[in-house]
Amino acid sequence: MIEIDSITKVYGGTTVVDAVSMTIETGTITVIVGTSGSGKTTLLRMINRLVEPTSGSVRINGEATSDIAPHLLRRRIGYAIQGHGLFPHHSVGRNIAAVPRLLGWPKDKIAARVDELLALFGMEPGAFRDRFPAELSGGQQQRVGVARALASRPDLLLMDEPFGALDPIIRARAQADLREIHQKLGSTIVLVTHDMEEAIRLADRVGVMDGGKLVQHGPPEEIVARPANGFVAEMVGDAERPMRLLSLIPVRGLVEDGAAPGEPLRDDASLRDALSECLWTGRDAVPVTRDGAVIGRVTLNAIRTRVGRHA
Ligand SMILES: Nc1ncnc2c1ncn2[C@@H]1O[C@H](COP(=O)(O)OP(=O)(O)OP(=O)(O)O)[C@@H](O)[C@H]1O
Repeated sequence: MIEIDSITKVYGGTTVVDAVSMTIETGTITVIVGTSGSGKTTLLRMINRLVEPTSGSVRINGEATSDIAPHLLRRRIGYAIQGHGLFPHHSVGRNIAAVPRLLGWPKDKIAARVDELLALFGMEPGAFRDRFPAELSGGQQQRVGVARALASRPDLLLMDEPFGALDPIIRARAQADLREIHQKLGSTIVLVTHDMEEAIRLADRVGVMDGGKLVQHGPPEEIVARPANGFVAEMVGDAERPMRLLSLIPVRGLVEDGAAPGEPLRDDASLRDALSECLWTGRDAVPVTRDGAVIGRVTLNAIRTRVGRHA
């Protein structure tokens, strides 16, 4: 668990992070979202002491970061940034191995870890480990950047706009990969972005920053359904709210008894999928399956009522 307690950063009389407190549960993805200059990067960098807080504290599993030497702290915390920050003259393998080497891991353990991570990120180790960053696509460089940040199995991974340089299609893939890898590894991730869509898609908890303050912190559904103020509502995009909400709610919560015609949906599909299916095929209900067996249906009416509760 990470406990951020009233952390503040003042630069030359200007408070850029203003008494932010939040608790981050182990194994979750927290996304800090806000406009440019709202203090997101500064907040993130105070967690690994790349920036020293003016006041306030951070505890990781009960241990105050101020009690750990910054260089040791940064070996324990993975850090991935936009543009990947790969060493251009080092091979992919050597880039990924950077922190394990610093930690003095034995060579065979490092080699095994490099290959394991490449495979995890869908990059054939034999084909990629000896290449140089310039010989990779943008998406592959981004994956190597994240693999490097994960190499020493850090308890915590900090990511600053890791997908900022990717085009929208690769970006969606990269986000899906991150969620999958997170599920496999179970690491705690804090990610900074200015893109609310990305925040909603990735986060277990979203923290919204405005003018150095944390103005709302909660699950994506809560941010979308009950924005704390006009700024959050604007970031979420008022017009998009019903659809965003639907994309966050699985069909399984609205399944009712009864039959419906046509192709079924799995119970982990979203209500947005169910709505598209209804509108696209002109049906007013869709059958729902779990483990291959039909368990009921979800109706257009039920979806409408569910959205109406938040309208
Ligand atoms: N080293 C520094 N010295 C003085 N001011 C700084 C320093 N670093 C950041 N700032 C200021 O602090 C404010 C917050 O910066 P920060 O980088 O944390 O914002 P951000 O929300 O991450 O923005 P962006 O999305 O543009 O990266 C900005 O006004 C910035 O100019």
